[in-house]
Amino acid sequence: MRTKITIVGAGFVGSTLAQRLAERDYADVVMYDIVPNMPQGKALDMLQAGPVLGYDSLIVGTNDYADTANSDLVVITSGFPRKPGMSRDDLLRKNQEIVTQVVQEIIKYSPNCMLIVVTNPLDAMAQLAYHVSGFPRNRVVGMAGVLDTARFRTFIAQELNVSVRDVQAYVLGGHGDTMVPLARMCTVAGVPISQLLPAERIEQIIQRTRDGGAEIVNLLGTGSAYFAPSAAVLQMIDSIVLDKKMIMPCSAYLQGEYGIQNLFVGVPVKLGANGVEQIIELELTEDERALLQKSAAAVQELVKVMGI
Ligand SMILES: NC(=O)C1=CN([C@@H]2O[C@H](COP(=O)(O)OP(=O)(O)OC[C@H]3O[C@@H](n4cnc5c(N)ncnc54)[C@H](O)[C@@H]3O)[C@@H](O)[C@H]2O)C=CC1
Ligand SMILES: O=C([O-])CC(=O)C(=O)O
Repeated sequence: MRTKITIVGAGFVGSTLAQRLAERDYADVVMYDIVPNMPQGKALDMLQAGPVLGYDSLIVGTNDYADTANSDLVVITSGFPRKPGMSRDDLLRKNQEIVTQVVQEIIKYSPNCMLIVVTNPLDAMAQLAYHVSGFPRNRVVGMAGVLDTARFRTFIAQELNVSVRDVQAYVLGGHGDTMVPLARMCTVAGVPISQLLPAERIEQIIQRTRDGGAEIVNLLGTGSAYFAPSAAVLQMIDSIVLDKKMIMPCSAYLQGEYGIQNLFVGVPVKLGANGVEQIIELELTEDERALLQKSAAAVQELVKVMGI
């Protein structure tokens, strides 16, 4: 049996992810959306790219949750993207309603699935999905850190004119204005960036990373990023489906790790066949710890507003 992956929300992130997954050719994909006929149309279009690109992935578009039954993995991308001038947190109320309803439906048909949450505000929506599903914490994870880290790596590689593959970095914390790019742990082919760039330039790159989503929202005028976000989700799915046990920053439910209780916040995790198999506790400096606490407090505020 091939792995079955459902993507809820066949919008920009969802449909780009579906195409990327089809090209991997290790899973069958169901795209669900409330808009009549739209996911069916996109699925058919993708299916017809199979003979050209050489994949056999079955891609189904639907407006019926029954078609998502027995999914191994479900990615939630349904919800509103922000507009220029908005923060991700401004999406809280509207997307809370959508994610609640989506998770209720999904768990009816796929009670044993793994949930990857993408909808913003990310950490709060992951917390909501965890709450509504009642799943154990290893089966609910949010995508943010891989994307934020990819942005950080892109900017460093551009600055130093080196391959992005040589740049390693971590961005922790919530996926919002308080995210925590860890400059101290950023290396280029093993060399700390503090030895390669002046402190003020690193600070500018950190700020551009924090504003990375907004920079694209402003350029697009309508909608938000989706090429890099879908690539980031794909890497997480690769690690889970292929049991690669890669360590990457994701939003995970913390129960005392990093001194944070009962909250989804971005930290390095090991992703494998059992989902979040381990939370990696990096040794942080006092300053880094304080920034992470501040970021967690911002997520906690949103959780309070949701009343869960
Ligand atoms: N975690 C992250 O790093 C990122 C998060 N996002 C977030 O992902 C979400 C989706 O972004 P896009 O795909 O660009 O938006 P989009 O507007 O292109 O797609 C959203 C889709 O959700 C569907 N939808 C709305 N209510 C629904 C419901 N009740 N059930 C099923 N489908 C429903 C809409 O019909 C639409 O097709 C946004 O909230 C955005 O902020 C986007 C990029 C990165
Ligand atoms: O900026 C947004 O609203 C979408 C997102 O989360 C990102 O691209 O990081």
